[in-house]
Amino acid sequence: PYKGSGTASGEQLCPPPLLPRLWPGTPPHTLLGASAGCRCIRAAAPVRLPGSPLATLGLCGFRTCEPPPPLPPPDPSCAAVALRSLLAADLRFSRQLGVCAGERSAWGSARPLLRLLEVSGHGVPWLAGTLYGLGRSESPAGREVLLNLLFALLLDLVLVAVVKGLVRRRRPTHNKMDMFVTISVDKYSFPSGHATRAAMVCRFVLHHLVLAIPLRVLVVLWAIIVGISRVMLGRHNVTDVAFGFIMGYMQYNVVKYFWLSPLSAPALFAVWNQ
Ligand SMILES: CC(C)=CCC/C(C)=C/COP(=O)(O)O
Repeated sequence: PYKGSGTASGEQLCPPPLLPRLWPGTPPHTLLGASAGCRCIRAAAPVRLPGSPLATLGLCGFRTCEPPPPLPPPDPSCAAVALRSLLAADLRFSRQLGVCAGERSAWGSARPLLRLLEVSGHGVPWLAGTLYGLGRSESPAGREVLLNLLFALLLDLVLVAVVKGLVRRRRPTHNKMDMFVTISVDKYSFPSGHATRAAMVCRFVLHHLVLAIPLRVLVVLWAIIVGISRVMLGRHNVTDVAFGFIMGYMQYNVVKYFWLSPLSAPALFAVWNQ
């Protein structure tokens, strides 16, 4: 490879010099054979073509290759601008709603109550309660429901961990990381695991437990309040909770689709019934 003439800054390795210009009058930098980013910086003396009084053969004496100019920044699309505005509004609004983020916050005195709600939607009590119920249950129908609830809770933990690990959205800066039993991905906030669990458990309970209307209303209210309390505690932004509700709602469809029963999973139930 040929190193350029050394006269221009930002030189790079260049193709060989002395590339011919085949017709008269062509500016030196458009010499035949010029490659992208390279230009002739000094033409050699023209050589008259034998047999033709007018035509000359242009030769390039020195070529230089300059780094290509930087690409202009990509045009922000409408969707990107809308997403950025939504996220900015989300951060602002969530900060305003984080009225129990600390003891000294505007509604700091309500923080202990909201932390109790936090425990009510946490994975540990739900898993422990379901396992305890499974151990105590004597009816096959009850065991089937509890086994599926266990499957639903484990599925929820896995899916939330996967999405949190992929999205890696940090928790709001005003959040105090004093949560009850967390795993590594719980440093991320999207989606809210409490919201997914609350929405999924709410649908599960409404479908599989025979409850009086006031109790059914209470279950729905509990799920909604658990979600709202995540923002008030400063644990999450509004979009984390909104997406969590949607995700939890859809997770129940997966549980329903793969419902475990003595027919669909005979081996599992045979082991259990021994
Ligand atoms: C350790 C176990 C079994 C569950 C973790 C539950 C937990 C801490 C979820 C995080 O919820 P948010 O995303 O709503 O803060």
